[in-house]
Amino acid sequence: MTPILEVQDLSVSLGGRRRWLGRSIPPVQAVRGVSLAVAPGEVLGIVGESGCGKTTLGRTILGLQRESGGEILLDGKRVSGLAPQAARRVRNSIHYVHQDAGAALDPWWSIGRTLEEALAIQGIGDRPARVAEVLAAVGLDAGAARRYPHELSGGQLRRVALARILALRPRVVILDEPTSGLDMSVQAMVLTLLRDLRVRYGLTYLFISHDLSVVRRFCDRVAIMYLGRVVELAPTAEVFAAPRHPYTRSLLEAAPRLTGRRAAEAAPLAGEPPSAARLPPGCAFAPRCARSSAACRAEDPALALRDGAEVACHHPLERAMA
Ligand SMILES: Nc1ncnc2c1ncn2[C@@H]1O[C@H](COP(=O)(O)OP(=O)(O)OP(=O)(O)O)[C@@H](O)[C@H]1O
Repeated sequence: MTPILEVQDLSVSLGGRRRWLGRSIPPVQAVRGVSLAVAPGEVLGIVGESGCGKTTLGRTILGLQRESGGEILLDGKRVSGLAPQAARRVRNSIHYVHQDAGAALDPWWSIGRTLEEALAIQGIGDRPARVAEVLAAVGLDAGAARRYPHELSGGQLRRVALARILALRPRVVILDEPTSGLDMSVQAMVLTLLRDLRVRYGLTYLFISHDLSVVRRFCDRVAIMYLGRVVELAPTAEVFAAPRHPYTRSLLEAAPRLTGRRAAEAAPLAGEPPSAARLPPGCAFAPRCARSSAACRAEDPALALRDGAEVACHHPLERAMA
């Protein structure tokens, strides 16, 4: 089956401008040679510590950030390198839900006006009917159209953000930390809603999160990122039952609830990640990795399929050891 979304060897450099004192700042390699393929209807989780490049990857897929190398394909067609208008047409089927749903809404506009404006920008007609349909789809009553963002709760704002995207008839939705800052019950409600919408509208999700317990419940597959690279990519159950990359295992060990251990047994990740602007040679995880060898410090391993999981490691954990 042709993937709905494919990223091939994608790289993104950020910054690197001259400072006012004349000293140049090296660019940050925010995304380094990432390859992924997402099947229609799939939920692919993108997981990793803060600063590993999750948001930059999402923004680049959306066309908000220019790639420095590689390709992005939608339905098997290249979108990188297209003229802006043509790229926008192709990319109209991908939309992004920001983690701070409230901040993305104009405080002076009613919810109805916000939704109608989103449709007007895309030249979509029959706006009142579409607004009513999407408000109902996200579980808000029609009266919500007359309300303003400050009158809504965090959970309701997330629903409005989803309604705004749904109105545009997306096929792929990039959800950036969709449950962050919500308490457990609202979190569960948002996840249930996302599941329903996925089935009802035939959506495909790219689910960016560093909340492993949410990822475990919600995603079909998971890509683990470390300093701009995907270091492990596998079905969710496989990642949680038998992590192959030492970094994945460290992430899981830092969240003991997931492995059924007691909180006292949590093993926080040792050390800080190196600066993305000054990466060490070889594997960027090697300075923090108990299994690293001279090979790790010399050569950055490529992602390769091993025993049911893709892993970028010279010394991956055996399935039985994990
Ligand atoms: N505009 C920018 N200029 C220079 N560097 C940037 C810029 N935006 C992000 N970065 C750097 O790029 C790297 C990736 O950042 P990104 O925001 O994509 O990570 P993230 O995994 O989404 O983090 P978080 O979970 O905190 O949102 C980080 O090292 C960050 O400091």
